[in-house]
Amino acid sequence: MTTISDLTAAESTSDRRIKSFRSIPSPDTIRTELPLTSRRALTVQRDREEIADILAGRDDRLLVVVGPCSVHDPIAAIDYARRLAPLAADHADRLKIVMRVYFEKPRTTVGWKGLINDPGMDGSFDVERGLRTARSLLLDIIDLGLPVGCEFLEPTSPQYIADAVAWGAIGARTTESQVHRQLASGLSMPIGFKNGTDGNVQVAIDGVKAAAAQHVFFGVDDFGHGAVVETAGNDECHVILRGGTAGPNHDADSVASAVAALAKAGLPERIMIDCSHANSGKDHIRQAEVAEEIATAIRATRASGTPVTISGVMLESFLEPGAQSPDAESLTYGQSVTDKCMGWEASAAVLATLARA
Ligand SMILES: O=C[C@H](O)[C@H](O)COP(=O)(O)O
Ligand SMILES: C=C(OP(=O)(O)O)C(=O)O
Repeated sequence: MTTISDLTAAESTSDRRIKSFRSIPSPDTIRTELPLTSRRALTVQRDREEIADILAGRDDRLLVVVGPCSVHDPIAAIDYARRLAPLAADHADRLKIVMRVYFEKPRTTVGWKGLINDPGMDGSFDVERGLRTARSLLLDIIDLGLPVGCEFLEPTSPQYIADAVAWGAIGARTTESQVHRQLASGLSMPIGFKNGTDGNVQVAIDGVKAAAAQHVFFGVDDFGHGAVVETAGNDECHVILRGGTAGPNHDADSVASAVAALAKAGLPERIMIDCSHANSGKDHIRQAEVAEEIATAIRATRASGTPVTISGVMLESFLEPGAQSPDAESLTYGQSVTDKCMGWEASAAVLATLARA
């Protein structure tokens, strides 16, 4: 048993399990170094408004969030964006295409936590480099004419990048977290809440309701100082069906029951469907089939004259199909290091199918 004399004054009872603190530049410093500029800000704001219009039913295009499960190589991400941008322009009258640019990965237990946390993928955890790389990649992608979508995981990281983001997600593992709901209540863009990993959709609906309210919580200001944050509430949030441990939830019955639960909660009766994760059994080939099934469902709903409740689709897609281990000795260019993704050709075909729907 520890006695008082075992504790030195410096150790005391605090930080017994903290190995170090490393300072990083404030959000204001990084944003000043890599400015959004008013031209890009106008583009981001216009994209956010278009996305909010789709989610509210004021614009009948389909929102498509498509891109790699995670970004580990900014060169491959820009290569992907260069291919996606002309397709986004071609389909712009039917689809609003947003590139998935995910820098923060929530893990079931442990694993690589994304480019911001460990940009070298070698355990050096150079977060400062990660933040700069992430921000500069977002600016480059915006310059190609593509809106970007990110998952927000760390409660203070959005201050470094969120001004460049047109759509955001709260993931299945954090949808029930008060911290993430508070965060969403202060974010400036529409936010999708995933259903829980067990398939529970109500927690996502609760997330949407909680995020619409005003909150007061602990945070950090733009200069990196501890602060009490007061938010206005975000009424542009929605639910994302991603399946769960019991199986997929993109079928007509699951969609109808989610929409009924939204109506009961007094929320807009519109959802996004994630074709990946538990809706595809994490199988990238199945993902394309799920997208095809959704396209068929949308076509049938339109033909019947009833309102379309599927407003958005999410696809995990990269240059090469499948996935590889982040620990591989030599990494295959353009292939995911997290979940399996559809390759480029399959992705382009799925976008064409969705546009036809
Ligand atoms: O989308 C990515 C993964 O599904 C998520 O980060 C969980 O990954 P893991 O179960 O491999 O940790
Ligand atoms: C982690 C993700 O999904 P989910 O939260 O649904 O597991 C993701 O979309 O990258």
